[in-house]
Order: sequence, then structure tokens, then C-alpha cells
Amino acid sequence: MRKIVIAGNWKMYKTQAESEEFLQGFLPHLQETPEEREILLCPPFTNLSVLSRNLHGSRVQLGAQNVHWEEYGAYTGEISAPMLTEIGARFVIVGHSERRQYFGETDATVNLRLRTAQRFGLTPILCVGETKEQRDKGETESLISLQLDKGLVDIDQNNLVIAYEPIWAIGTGDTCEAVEANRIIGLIRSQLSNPNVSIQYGGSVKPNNIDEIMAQPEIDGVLVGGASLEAESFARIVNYKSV
Ligand SMILES: O=C(CO)COP(=O)(O)O
Repeated sequence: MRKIVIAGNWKMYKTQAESEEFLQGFLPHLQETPEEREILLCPPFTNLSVLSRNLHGSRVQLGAQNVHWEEYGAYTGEISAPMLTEIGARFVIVGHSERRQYFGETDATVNLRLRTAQRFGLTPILCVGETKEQRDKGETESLISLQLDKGLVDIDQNNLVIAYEPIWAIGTGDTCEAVEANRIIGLIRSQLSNPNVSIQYGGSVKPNNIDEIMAQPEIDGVLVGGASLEAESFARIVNYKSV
């Protein structure tokens, strides 16, 4: 059985006070959320402890936005897997396109981070996806296939989530058509040895398109940026209506 995983990626938004304010508005809405949906918040590192405290006893899981591949060491500015698990994180986003684009993340470093995350019991969310230029040139399928080939070397597919995030759809309001996202996610699944890996769609997911996205048979959840920052809109997303 594939799990439904709905995650908010807060990127570099929210102070601790703003995080607490969000939870006050958001948590009551979970009374309506069907049991089987896994709900996840991935705040900046500085907010993990405040969320961990406030989410104690709730069904919301905590995720980080990155993890280093070493257990400890002289890596100024980095955070290790044991630091994340100690604070209560269960998931970690790895290889987000913003990390690849602005911070020199490569498929090789993505693979190292995935391995370490798994070694310490975190469930990594591996992000893959193409630029507009790559899509226009017809390179989407080959690019994603390469990202998976290199990223998944020696990775345990029993403890893994994948997110298909077309870069041109991130933060642009230009959502990938649900049917097209479904097609690409089907292709991703065909490349996996474990067909039960949950595969999310990410890129301009909003309250007004979530029902259509989640109605697609291959799509097992969403990775939400902007619309996860506001309690009411993220509540509408986690409480999407299944058809
Ligand atoms: O990058 C994303 C989630 O990781 C998507 O961001 P938006 O939902 O703001 O387009």
C-alpha cells in the first residue's frame, strides 16, 4: 500500500513566534483529516525545536530541509542527521531544486545525503524535476531518469519518499497539469525497484488545484511551498476532497 504524504516546505520563512501562531490556526483543522494521510511540516532548522515541542502528541510529523552526509565534523553551517533525530525530525528533504540551483548540490552529494539520512533512521524525500528549458527541449524524461539513477545508488527504497517538482512550476503559479504530473510520476515509479514508494507532486499546489492533483492515480501526496505558510490554505490542502 502506498502512503499519502502531504508535506509543507516552509523554505526560509517564519520565525519561531510565527511558527507557533501558524500551529494555533492549523492544528484544529486536523480533526477533519482522514487517519491515513501522513502530514508533515518542514520548517527552517531554527524552528525545529519549537515545532517539536508544539507537535508533541499531535499527528503531524517533523521534517528538515537538508542534512549533511557526515555524522559530525568541521562543516560550518551544516546540520547532521543525529542532530535532526535528537530534535524529533523523522523526515528530511534532500536535493530540492533550490539547493541544486543556488548551493551547488549535485546528484552525487544528493546520494551521500540520502544514505546518511537513512543510516540514522530519517526518511528522505528526494526531489527531482526539470527546468523549463529542459522541458522545452524534450529532455524531461531523460533528466529525471538520470537524477534517479545517480541519486538512488545503494538507497533503501523501503524508507524513501520521492517528490516530482518541475522547477518551472515552483513558486510561479504555473502548475503542471495534473495529468502530466501523473504521467511523469508513473514513469518515475516504473524506474523503481519498490513500486510502493510514495511519490509526491510539488509546484504551485494550492487549495484550488489540490483536489484535481490528488485525484490522479499515481500521485501519492504533495510537497507544498507557498500555500503551506498560511494555516487556512494548508488546512484546505491536507483536507483535500477525494473523488
Ligand atoms: O518547492 C516547492 C516545495 O518544495 C513548491 O513551492 P510552491 O508550492 O511555492 O510552488
